[in-house]
Amino acid sequence: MKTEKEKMLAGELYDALDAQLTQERTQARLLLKQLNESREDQTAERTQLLQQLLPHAGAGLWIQPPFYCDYGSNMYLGEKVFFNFNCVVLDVAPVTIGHRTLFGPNVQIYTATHPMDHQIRASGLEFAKPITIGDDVWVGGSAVICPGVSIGARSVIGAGSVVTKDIPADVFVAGNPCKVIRPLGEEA
Ligand SMILES: CC(=O)SCCNC(=O)CCNC(=O)[C@H](O)C(C)(C)COP(=O)(O)OP(=O)(O)OC[C@H]1O[C@@H](n2cnc3c(N)ncnc32)[C@H](O)[C@@H]1OP(=O)(O)O
Repeated sequence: MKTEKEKMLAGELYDALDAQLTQERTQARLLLKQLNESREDQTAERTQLLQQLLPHAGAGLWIQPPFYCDYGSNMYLGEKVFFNFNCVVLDVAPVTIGHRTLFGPNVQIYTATHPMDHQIRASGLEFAKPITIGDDVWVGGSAVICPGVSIGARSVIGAGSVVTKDIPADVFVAGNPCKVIRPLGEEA
């Protein structure tokens, strides 16, 4: 029989109040509290906290606190990823982010979702869909990336966008719901 964590990572309905999952979220929140209360000049402490919180992060990660996530262990980050102030990553399902991808302030990445049927929702069971963001993507401030979305390499997501569907590579997209505005080429 699958554990609740195995069901969660497989995208199946699971119980978020499961003891193991609650313990793992608590551990992440304790690390986040230390990170978010650290001073800008405590670089060694911040590096150590991020290594504990995000064991699958590439070199050169830069997170500007405050930062929030559910588990941290479900985030897979390439090299030189940047999160500006106040980003939220609900990494209930895996969140995979490519090299050199940049996030403006207040970006929110949600893999977590709930059943549309109110009776199933009332049971407390929930589920999640993975999110994948390619290399060299720039996500503007306050964008929301919805569950299950993939964003192709080098694309730019306008500030305040709500990304509800997959975005191809090499496009500028914006709006709510987010739509392709134009392809990106050789421009600066
Ligand atoms: C990593 C960090 O920390 S980043 C720091 C925080 N900074 C940001 O988040 C800035 C994000 N920047 C943006 O969102 C900008 O809109 C950009 C850079 C992506 C695009 O800017 P421009 O190239 O000037 O856009 P452009 O003029 O080509 O816009 C084309 C159309 O898209 C619209 N548009 C541009 N951005 C947006 C947006 N965020 N939401 C909705 N529509 C938009 C424009 O109004 C324009 O519409 P129109 O053709 O009807 O007039």
